[in-house]
Amino acid sequence: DESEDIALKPVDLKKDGFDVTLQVLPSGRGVLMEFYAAWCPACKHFQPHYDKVAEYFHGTPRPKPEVYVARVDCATEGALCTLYNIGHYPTLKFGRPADFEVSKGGKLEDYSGVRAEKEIIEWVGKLQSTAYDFDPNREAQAFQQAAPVAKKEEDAPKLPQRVDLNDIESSTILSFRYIVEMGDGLSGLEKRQALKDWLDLLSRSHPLNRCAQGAKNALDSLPKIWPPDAPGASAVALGQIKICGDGVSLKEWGSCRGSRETSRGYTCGLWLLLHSLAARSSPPETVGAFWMAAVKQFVEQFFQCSECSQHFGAMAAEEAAAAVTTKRDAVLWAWHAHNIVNKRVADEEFKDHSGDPFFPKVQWPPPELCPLCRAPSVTAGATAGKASTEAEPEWNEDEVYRFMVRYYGDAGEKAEAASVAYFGGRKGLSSKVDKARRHGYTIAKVGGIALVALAVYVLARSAGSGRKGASIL
Ligand SMILES: Cc1cc2nc3c(=O)[nH]c(=O)nc-3n(C[C@H](O)[C@H](O)[C@H](O)COP(=O)(O)OP(=O)(O)OC[C@H]3O[C@@H](n4cnc5c(N)ncnc54)[C@H](O)[C@@H]3O)c2cc1C
Repeated sequence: DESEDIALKPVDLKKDGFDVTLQVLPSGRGVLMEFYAAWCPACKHFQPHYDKVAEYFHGTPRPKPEVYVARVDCATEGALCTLYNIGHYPTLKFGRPADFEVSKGGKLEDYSGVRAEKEIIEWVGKLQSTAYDFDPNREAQAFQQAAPVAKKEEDAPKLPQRVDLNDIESSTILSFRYIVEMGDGLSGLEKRQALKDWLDLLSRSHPLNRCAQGAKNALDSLPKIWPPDAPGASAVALGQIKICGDGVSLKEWGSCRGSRETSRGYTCGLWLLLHSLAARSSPPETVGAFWMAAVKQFVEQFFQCSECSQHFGAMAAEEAAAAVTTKRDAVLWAWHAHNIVNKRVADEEFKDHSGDPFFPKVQWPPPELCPLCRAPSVTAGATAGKASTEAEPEWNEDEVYRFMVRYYGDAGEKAEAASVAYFGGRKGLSSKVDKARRHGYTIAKVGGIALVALAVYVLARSAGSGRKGASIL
């Protein structure tokens, strides 16, 4: 029964997050908005029809991401409904995201036809200059045949409240497997250094003890498996290493599970791993440079999506990345870089309809997860020198940092305090890492430069292209 499939339904918007949600949509996307009231009987009658409209545009197997279907409950969101002059319920309005900025002169189209899905879809089609041939029987059949993974209410995506450790483990195992599978490609000093630093980072900051221990074992045996003067690694010996311990195998994806077999998965888990490593690193004053150098090398040398690695490499080569010194720098840099990727991928997915309709790319964290992270009026100091683009909400970075540490850092098994003080007690840092760290120190003395560089970066990199992560597996 499709009506159980809540993920396909209209998106519920509240005042908190309304503007941001529309701002991060691609500017050419059409937005169909229902203003209703939960108590209103006419609205209740209309609801199944409006759900069908949402299914038609959001749903599998033929999602039409050019239209975003949402709604506002005027019973609780009175201010929004006043802003849009809603005189009766349900009211349907349509426009581009910018048209919803009525205070800036935005104008919306009003629907005055029959309250039935076919007519509404045709009306939207006229406004979009697209002939949508809605056939209720065919759509119903298509939904059944497509049998999306998330079908029942209990399977529908929910916003996880903290990072999914199983997904982190699976992506750790996969990332190591992909390294081993490079075979003869696993040669040269740069790759050896990248592998050494990556294992080092995992051993210190991985949220699961068994993966941290597996990485430590691999690191200790590296001189035998890949002596510094040998041209390459012994793939056979590397392949025998169990990075997360014996008997641990890949699990089904949890929070990284897509609505289709081919979407999400590994790249999603890899992001979770990178964020967790940043949020669990120590000591906080200096570890950022190590995280940055190790992650940069890992992505350049071992992340086999060439465009992803290229884009990431370009971001990591910017001044803002060189300024990463502390744990806070690393956590915020990773968060910000990920949001830049989210924006780029959202634009791509909009163009080629390739996204997972259940998981549209958003500027993260959404207000539902962290209401304080988005500041309607941020204090001057918090965003000094930071550019604000249309796609980038105003952030309160202190709150974002707190949230990131809670979401990614506190979920692990190993308490942060127990992790070895990296730069305090141990020698043997790679020259690259050492260099990055020294550089980080230098830059850190010049207060504020990091934020300015970040602003320049945002402006310079607001456009680009890349391959979909989903196709990497
Ligand atoms: C290093 C790297 C670079 C990539 N570069 C590209 C590229 O150039 N082009 C391309 O098409 N694909 C790229 N990808 C893949 C792409 O980013 C997604 O991983 C993929 O599209 C799957 O998306 P998803 O919906 O699972 O969410 P993902 O973007 O993978 O995010 C996974 C989870 O992380 C959380 N999250 C989202 N945003 C943030 C944030 N800002 N900070 C912290 N947590 C967040 C959310 O819980 C989300 O579900 C890259 C992946 C990685 C790991």
